[in-house]
Amino acid sequence: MSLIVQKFGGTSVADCEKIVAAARKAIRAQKQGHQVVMVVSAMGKNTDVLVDLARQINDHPPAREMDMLLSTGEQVSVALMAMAIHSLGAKAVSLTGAQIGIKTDSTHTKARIISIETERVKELLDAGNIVIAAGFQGIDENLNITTLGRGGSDTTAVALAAVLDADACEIYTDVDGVYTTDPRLLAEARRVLQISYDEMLELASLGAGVMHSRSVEFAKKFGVPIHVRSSFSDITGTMIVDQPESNTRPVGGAAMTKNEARVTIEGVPDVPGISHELFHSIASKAISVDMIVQDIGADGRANISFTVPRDELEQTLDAVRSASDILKYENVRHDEEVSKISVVGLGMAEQSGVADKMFRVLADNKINIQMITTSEIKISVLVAREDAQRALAAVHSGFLLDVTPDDAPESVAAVSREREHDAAEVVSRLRTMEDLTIDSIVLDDSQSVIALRRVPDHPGIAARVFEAIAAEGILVDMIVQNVGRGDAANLSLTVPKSDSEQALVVAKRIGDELGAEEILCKADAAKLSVSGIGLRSHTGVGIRMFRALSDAGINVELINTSEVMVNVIVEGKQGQAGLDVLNKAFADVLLD
Ligand SMILES: Nc1ncnc2c1ncn2[C@@H]1O[C@H](COP(=O)(O)OP(=O)(O)O)[C@@H](O)[C@H]1O
Ligand SMILES: N[C@@H](CC(=O)OP(=O)(O)O)C(=O)O
Repeated sequence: MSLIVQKFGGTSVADCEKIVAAARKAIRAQKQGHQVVMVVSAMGKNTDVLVDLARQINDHPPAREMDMLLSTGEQVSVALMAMAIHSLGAKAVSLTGAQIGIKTDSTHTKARIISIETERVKELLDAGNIVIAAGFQGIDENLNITTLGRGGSDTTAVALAAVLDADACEIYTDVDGVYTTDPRLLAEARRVLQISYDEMLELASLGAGVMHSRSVEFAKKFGVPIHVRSSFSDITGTMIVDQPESNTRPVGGAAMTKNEARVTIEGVPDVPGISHELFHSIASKAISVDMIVQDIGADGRANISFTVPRDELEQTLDAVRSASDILKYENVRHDEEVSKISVVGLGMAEQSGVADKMFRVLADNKINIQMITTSEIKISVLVAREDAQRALAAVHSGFLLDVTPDDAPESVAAVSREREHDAAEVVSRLRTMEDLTIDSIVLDDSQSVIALRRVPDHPGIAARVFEAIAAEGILVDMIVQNVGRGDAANLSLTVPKSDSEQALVVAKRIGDELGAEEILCKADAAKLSVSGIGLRSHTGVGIRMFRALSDAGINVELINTSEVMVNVIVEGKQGQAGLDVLNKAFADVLLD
């Protein structure tokens, strides 16, 4: 008999009527011959209400007690859902995370799943029950209740689908699928019928609240197709699978992360170990750093910029200041009125011209770019918050996201999961389910770095530089823009070595026109990339990487990060040594 996991988010169980509607969906699926596991979130905004209650009592509530409190939201919903199903004449049993046996580590409020028992759920299903699981919670080895981080019910659902070897995992929500950007932010957003795990992972981490990013990591790792669909209608929604919507379009989605803060550390000694010290001191406060940019240094000093959630700025600045003896920086600046705009697309990896298109669109709309980071499948820019909405609209239409691609699927494909036939194998893999997995560590020594230093900062700089370089037919790989001293911009890019002389000529010409103070070429550069699943939720990856390189006396000259990859540029002659130390540093988590 086939098994379906159906997850209903807070908006889908916000009141009694909605609970009954969700109950009907589950009963219908059961009548169609499926075994049904429901995963349910707290009603409406109940979790926010609980967070607020805690803050009224204590400014810094102990994390353990916070979990004790927050888990009650889901407990209310599962009980009401079971009652609703009973009242409709079917059989149901509600279970908390602990009752199911969802074991987690003890990182309260952000716990990771270690293992899940399946016996009790299977027995209840076999006895004809709909099993209703409380989302977002588990239990640690000392029987403390834990929660998985905000939005974590999606992760419960996908993890249950993986361990129960479910045929489908349906995420019911208040939108009828995944859109090219948050439809609440942009009316032109278009629903897609299919999106790839990698794109969804980037979008979810960029704040596309429709999916919890950790749940997408799980789904990718275990090959669980996810169907995102509406609680309030019966139409099919969006499948999250391996393949993107279109193989011809470079960009599949856009996102805005509104409340960011930028920190720029000016004049840190350009020597090995500094990035490690910096991010180590921030990570020790459990702050998640997002865009990280370090550009080519001058006079033995470099500038490092990064973004953090706006409400974690103060703590971040404390961490940076407390490490001032080690970091020996000249100055720290910050700006808390910034937002990040990103475009994401699997097709970007194969097509050139995507970055300069984005910069051109922003320049035409007179939007100044403060920072740029790129990855294989994402370009992010930091802009003033007052420009963010316009910037999102501009890139959305600039990349034709409102228009259905010609090669898009015409209907939602029924994707079946690659079945695990060996139950013991699934269970054994569970033990390492949330572990970091590194797919590859790669050395690319075919690139040179071109840097334009201290370009007077105004809209259109990046567009001018990239258009000029693209016009020569030169492919740009990594792009990094950092905030220089006195608000000048520092722009670095990597190009194939064979094109570096030509790129330098172009950069000099444009640099002169733009008033850049200096134009440099580091002809012999090496790019080291670590890629895998779970990089963002494992903040230690960057730190492990920076530490390994610094221990080997290798200086990091450029940094660029994304959800699935961390890239650094080091001196060409140190590339092989860098690769060797990274292979050693990640040996325990590197896939064969
Ligand atoms: N790209 C996107 N596609 C669809 N919805 C999105 C996207 N980005 C953000 N969202 C938002 O996510 C919301 C659904 O997430 P959420 O409110 O957490 O639902 P639930 O309570 O069901 O978990 C939608 O209402 C929508 O505004
Ligand atoms: N109730 C939790 C967990 C969750 O996933 O909720 P939702 O499915 O409504 O995003 C939260 O608000 O974070």
